[in-house]
Amino acid sequence: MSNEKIVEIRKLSKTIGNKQIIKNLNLDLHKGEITGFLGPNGAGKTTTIRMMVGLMRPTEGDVLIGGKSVRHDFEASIEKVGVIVENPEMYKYMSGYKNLMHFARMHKGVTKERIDEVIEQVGMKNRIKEKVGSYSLGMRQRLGLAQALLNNPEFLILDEPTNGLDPAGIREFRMYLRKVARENDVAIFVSSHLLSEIELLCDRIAIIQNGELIDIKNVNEHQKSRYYIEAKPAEQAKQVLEEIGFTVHPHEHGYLIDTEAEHIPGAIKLLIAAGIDLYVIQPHRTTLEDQFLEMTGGGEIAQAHTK
Ligand SMILES: Nc1ncnc2c1ncn2[C@@H]1O[C@H](COP(=O)(O)OP(=O)(O)OP(=O)(O)O)[C@@H](O)[C@H]1O
Repeated sequence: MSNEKIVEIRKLSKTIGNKQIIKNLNLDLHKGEITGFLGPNGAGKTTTIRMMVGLMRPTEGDVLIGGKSVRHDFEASIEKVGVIVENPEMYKYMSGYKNLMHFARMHKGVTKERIDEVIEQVGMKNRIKEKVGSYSLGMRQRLGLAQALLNNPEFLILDEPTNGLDPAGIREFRMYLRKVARENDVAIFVSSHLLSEIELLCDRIAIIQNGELIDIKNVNEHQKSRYYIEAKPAEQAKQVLEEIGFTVHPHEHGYLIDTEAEHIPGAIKLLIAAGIDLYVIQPHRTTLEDQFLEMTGGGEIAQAHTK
């Protein structure tokens, strides 16, 4: 994995009528890395992706792919991009192989060897001669992936790729995506409104809300150390904890603090010295979901979860 920067989204904005749909979006994508683009319905994911592939003109800003501007040098910028839309269009009455042959004709220089290579890569060798109509949704998604890989892209975009897949299907798809990111050294950008899904698929997550990028985080970063404390009088406990530099978040009947285990004994001593009664102090596992709810204020992603 080279980690080379392949996509640069720079100050991207879109206004339609008097509504600013995308607000000054900045984001880099690197080869070999899967970045999730997470946000509730209507947050602006599709609009951003449409601008990234030249289907919509930005009001301001630009996207550079391999250093080439989508606005000013479209043909060159799009050359190394593979796109998979929600439900890839396939000819159901033709075999998977014939479908790939058909799509291969749309690109310059895709050889028969390349077709065999992508079939191998997405694990479709045994079923590729069968009609697409007989494939499961998961297999169709993998065929879509194979199709997007035909022209050796350096950057792959997937818009809500796992819509309709069951958890096992999502897991399987993730395995192939990771393999592709690693083996082909491509940057992959996956949009979704489902946190649980994005968390399973991606190395990094960019979170969009109301057209604004509100956070970018590495997926394993969320396992930071947190403690839950219940003490009385609560307000006074909070003061003591803040005085020694902790950031204190109200939670259930007490507070959460972000800290490492080694700082806990010191905090307990200070609380007790201040005459505070300590009822509970315990490690608190934060999930990415907790953090997301904290950041977005809750409602919208919970709604997305039940969709
Ligand atoms: N052509 C348009 N005219 C006016 N408003 C639009 C247009 N296209 C999109 N919007 C608005 O822009 C916002 C972002 O839409 P977008 O489709 O990009 O969101 P999304 O994050 O992809 O959501 P979803 O997952 O529902 O597709 C929405 O409020 C939508 O109503």
